[in-house]
Amino acid sequence: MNEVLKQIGEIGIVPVVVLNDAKDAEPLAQALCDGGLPCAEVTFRTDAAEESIRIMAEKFPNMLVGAGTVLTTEQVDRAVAAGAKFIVSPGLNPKVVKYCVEKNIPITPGCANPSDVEQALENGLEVVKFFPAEQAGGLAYIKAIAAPYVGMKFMPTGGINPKNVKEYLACDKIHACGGSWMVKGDLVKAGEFDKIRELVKEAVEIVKESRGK
Ligand SMILES: O=C(O)C(=O)C[C@H](O)[C@H](O)COP(=O)(O)O
Repeated sequence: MNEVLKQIGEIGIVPVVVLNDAKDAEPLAQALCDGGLPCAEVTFRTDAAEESIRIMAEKFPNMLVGAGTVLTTEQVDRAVAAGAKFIVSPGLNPKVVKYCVEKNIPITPGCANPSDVEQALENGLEVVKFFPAEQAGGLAYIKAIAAPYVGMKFMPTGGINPKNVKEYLACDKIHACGGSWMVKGDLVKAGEFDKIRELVKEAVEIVKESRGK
């Protein structure tokens, strides 16, 4: 497996970040690293995404900074030029997936049914996002969908929280979980980076408990 994806699996939780102002990128990355999750999926939902990725990648070179909500190959280029080490998308866009595979850029596209998973397999992917996880059927659905695709691992995202994340992480089909609960927009906006760091620490403890470490 690709080294970046391997590291994401070891970290266990990918904070999904929506930043409206790139000035928040540095203190947020600091809080994530200090709390023990040196990783972020910065979503291309806002204009500040590209600059935020650039700042995080420059100031925290050891951090796994990736781009989320990547819907076009042009966004892939912008994200990677800014320093993104991985790409995530809510769905499986064959054009975007092929583009990333050709360029050796780790991509984790969203899959919500067996046909999506088969497209991912055809492109040689070993990890896919499962989105929106809770709303689309949760862990029971992942276990059912994973059964025929023996080597495939899933990164559920959407509706994951400190309560249900344990059960996901304890399942051997789960590579890591994505979630925004520790980096909520209102906390970022209010500059509550200490609170974010504490929520991140709690998340790290949950990963350890779930994996029996
Ligand atoms: O924007 C994207 O590309 C997405 O994939 C959506 C996010 O992953 C989820 O919105 C996070 O879900 P929550 O943890 O429930 O907030």
